[in-house]
Amino acid sequence: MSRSAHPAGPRHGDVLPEGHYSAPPADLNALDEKVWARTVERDREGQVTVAGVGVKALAEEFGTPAYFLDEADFRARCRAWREAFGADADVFYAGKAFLSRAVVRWLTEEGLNLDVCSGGELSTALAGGMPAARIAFHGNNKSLVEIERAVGAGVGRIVVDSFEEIERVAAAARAAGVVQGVQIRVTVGVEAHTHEFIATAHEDQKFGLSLAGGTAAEAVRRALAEDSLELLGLHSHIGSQIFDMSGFEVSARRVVGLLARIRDEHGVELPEIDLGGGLGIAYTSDDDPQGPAEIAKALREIVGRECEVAGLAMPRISVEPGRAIVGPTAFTLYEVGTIKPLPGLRTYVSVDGGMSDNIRTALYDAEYAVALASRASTAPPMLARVVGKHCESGDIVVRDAYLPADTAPGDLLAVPATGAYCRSMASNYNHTPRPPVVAVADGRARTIVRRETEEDLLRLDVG
Ligand SMILES: Cc1ncc(COP(=O)(O)O)c(C=O)c1O
Ligand SMILES: N[C@@H](CCCC[NH3+])C(=O)O
Repeated sequence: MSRSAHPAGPRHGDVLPEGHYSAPPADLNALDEKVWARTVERDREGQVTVAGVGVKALAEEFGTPAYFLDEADFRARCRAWREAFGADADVFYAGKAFLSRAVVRWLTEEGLNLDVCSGGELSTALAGGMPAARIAFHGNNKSLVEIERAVGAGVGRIVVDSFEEIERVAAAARAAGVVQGVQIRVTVGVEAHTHEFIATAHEDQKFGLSLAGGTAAEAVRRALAEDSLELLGLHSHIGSQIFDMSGFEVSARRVVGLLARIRDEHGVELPEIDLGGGLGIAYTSDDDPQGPAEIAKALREIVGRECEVAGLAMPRISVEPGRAIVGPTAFTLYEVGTIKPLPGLRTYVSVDGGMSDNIRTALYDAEYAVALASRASTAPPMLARVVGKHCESGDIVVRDAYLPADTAPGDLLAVPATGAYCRSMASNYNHTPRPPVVAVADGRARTIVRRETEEDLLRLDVG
């Protein structure tokens, strides 16, 4: 729900900070297709289903909280990105959003490449069968062990992020007797319109080498001087959950500008540019993201135009969507435990998960929708806050939500668009075992990441 001012304001006697809440939706049972995975709908009894499987059966078989992922939707989004960018471009799925071996298999089958940013993600990528040549390795402080493993595995691209790393990757490649493909992560000086914690291309932050400050150009010089490195291109990632294409336009223009300067200074035309990920998705009905076709068209046009002006051949473009592929494909299912009406304020609805399975609300003030999922209801809307079971008052899943006033303990609530950065950022806070991820397709559900157990947690406790 947006917290922008809404003329209709709150109803049902709630006293609220002025201009803070949208009006309740006209139909609390409606599932806006913008925020729900494609096969999600209500059945005739009013229960939410995904790929034909009802949430009550899912909760019974897999427990709650749990993430349910619509596999057909995931694959369709992969295909849409692939088709939009075409054969002369590459789509690298950003594994940080959510990665498992099954996901890697789907990506491989659907013709996507993979961006990893840790040894753990690399292991999962390789275990899932992603050809190493289709992997790009990121990170602002890769360890020597990670670099050696990536080089040893034959990873196609290492995106170097510092002067030290140019030397480290060059040394690892020399030692392995290979020439390693690299790109240079460039800070293009764009202020992306998103939460400051997830903006990554303004000057004052840890990622990348500065275009304006000259360190990117110096990194190019150093990389070109290393015989064991093949400098393939430049990389820019401006941030995450971005709707406004203008940041990408500025970024593309500046990256192409640097390509031209490299040609002028070194006499080489680098063949690739990667414009990163960061495309926003709809968390609530108020969000209007662009589709991959529009994005591909816009990026191609900008890069094409800039290259023409600079007299450069069109480089191979790549992008790294994470959230835009997996985010909308999953919802988290919770069971309501307690209901606490605070007269004049709102009703606190406590569920059996919380900030351990979705830290995004606490960390970024993220907004989510929520629906009563185990049944439909004709009760009037009640202003609610969906909270978790952790020992923090900031343990909020959905800050402002309208739920039917008859929502009760035992009901199942579903929070959509939790496919990205929820399971991958989940924690064991309060010694909470992390929830499973269950893929649902064609009327069948199967666990792809199992639920942690208390035994799993105790296994690490060797004191
Ligand atoms: C280098 C890089 N590429 C891709 C992504 C994926 O971003 P998103 O999931 O917002 O598409 C990120 C995360 O922001 C990133 O740091
Ligand atoms: N984890 C963030 C985005 C940062 C992605 C990695 N650079 C989120 O949930 O929105």
